[in-house]
Amino acid sequence: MSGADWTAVIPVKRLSAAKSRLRGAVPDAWHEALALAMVRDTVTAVGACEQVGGVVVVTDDPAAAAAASGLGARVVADSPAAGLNEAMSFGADVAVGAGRRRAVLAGDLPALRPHELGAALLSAPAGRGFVADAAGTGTVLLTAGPGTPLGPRFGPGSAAAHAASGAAALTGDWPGLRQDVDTPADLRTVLGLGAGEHTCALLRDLGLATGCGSTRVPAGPSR
Ligand SMILES: Nc1nc2c(ncn2[C@@H]2O[C@H](COP(=O)(O)OP(=O)(O)OP(=O)(O)O)[C@@H](O)[C@H]2O)c(=O)[nH]1
Ligand SMILES: C=C(OP(=O)(O)O)C(=O)O
Repeated sequence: MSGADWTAVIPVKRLSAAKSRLRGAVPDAWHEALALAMVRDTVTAVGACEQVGGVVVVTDDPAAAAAASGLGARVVADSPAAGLNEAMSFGADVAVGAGRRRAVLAGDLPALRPHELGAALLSAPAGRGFVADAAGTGTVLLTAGPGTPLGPRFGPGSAAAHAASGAAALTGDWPGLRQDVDTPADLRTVLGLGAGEHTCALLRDLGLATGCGSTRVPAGPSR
């Protein structure tokens, strides 16, 4: 099916607690701003996808909520405040409703291109589908068709867990979609792919990148 018949759901943790593995990539005072910039770029790209008719952001963070609203997303509270999978299920199955086509993405995909998400959604099955991250072990996108509960299994080894739970692996040449940012090394990769404007501008302002194709992000612990 084509058309904007998907509703995207993006969970965002409180920025003060988010992206702990990324700490050190930028001076500490800028860490939350970096996490927020990545959320802005993700929401912008998702909202620009032709297959997406609406974006719901699940968060208790006031700055992320304000930014998401400003970008046209609907914001719902992080309910039941019990972690990532619970926030995703609440957003997809309760706030949006299981009658719709739902696409759940992490909020740390600053190199995402709208056409990559569109291609992945066009290849999604009637039931559940997922896109593995660049490493092949994690998950960056989980989809559920009408009448199908989301059934998220995010966390370590989530790609295998989603496959074992019956979700179909969606494959394609989608480097921006697959590249989530957990570590400073991921951030360097994202800059090479071409980060969205907010992430790129912040790193440029900090003198860590001259453009999105060149980087001096300090090395940090790898995944
Ligand atoms: N609403 C909500 N979002 C979450 C929660 N945990 C993670 N997220 C979001 O889910 C996406 C992927 O999360 P992770 O990569 O595990 O991010 P993280 O927990 O911020 O990172 P680390 O501290 O490095 O583990 C990001 O957009 C996070 O903000 C949660 O408990 N509630
Ligand atoms: C939670 C996940 O991702 P991350 O490695 O970004 O924490 C996941 O891939 O299931």
